[in-house]
Amino acid sequence: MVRTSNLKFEYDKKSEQFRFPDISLDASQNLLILGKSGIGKTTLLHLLAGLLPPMDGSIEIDGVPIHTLSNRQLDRFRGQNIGIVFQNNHAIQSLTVIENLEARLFFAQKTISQTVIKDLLEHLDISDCKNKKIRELSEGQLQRLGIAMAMVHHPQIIFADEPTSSLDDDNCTKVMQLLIEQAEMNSANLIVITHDQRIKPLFTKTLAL
Ligand SMILES: Nc1ncnc2c1ncn2[C@@H]1O[C@H](COP(=O)(O)OP(=O)(O)OP(=O)(O)O)[C@@H](O)[C@H]1O
Repeated sequence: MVRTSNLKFEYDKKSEQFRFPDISLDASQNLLILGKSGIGKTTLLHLLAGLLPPMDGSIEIDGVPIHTLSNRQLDRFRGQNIGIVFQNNHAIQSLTVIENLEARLFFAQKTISQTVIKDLLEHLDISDCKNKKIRELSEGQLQRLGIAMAMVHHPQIIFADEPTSSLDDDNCTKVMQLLIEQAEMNSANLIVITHDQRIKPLFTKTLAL
């Protein structure tokens, strides 16, 4: 469940002030946020994920008003409840795939059984890579690992920042199907920001900035 109200933000006094439309998502609902380059999509995602503090307004995730949390509380909340599929790979290069997932769980202070991790890797078609170092992965495998890292701790809400912009039509469909399926399996909200119009038909709820 995600609710925002009267969200405002500015990077500094000299830069423009962003005012974002209110968002209201019930449990398991997905949202596509569209808008031209520079309009503030990533900024909004960073506010919703608790990576930036709003200047004004409120953000509630599963009943928790995250705009009121201290940095320490926010770190803990984010680690446990939020998953982000980043545009670039955020895995630790010196670790293997499985070690990266275990590190993610350690930071989330969550214990997930080896069987569940195995199922996730199989579902994302990267179980053959589980003992490989990050530099040994192909681009496609890295992308699927990015999805696994965002999902492994069973977050309440999953954000994806331009997950398909550099993909051809086939891979665009595959990646979006994986994201939507995984969000459904976790009963999580999925919020995708993009300027890729190809994925619009996959969402019933959209927000144009
Ligand atoms: N750290 C920052 N400090 C100051 N200004 C910033 C910062 N990050 C982004 N901006 C500015 O805020 C505006 C919105 O940026 P943002 O990245 O949110 O847009 P976007 O819609 O996601 O763009 P794109 O589709 O190109 O990724 C831009 O004008 C950008 O230059």
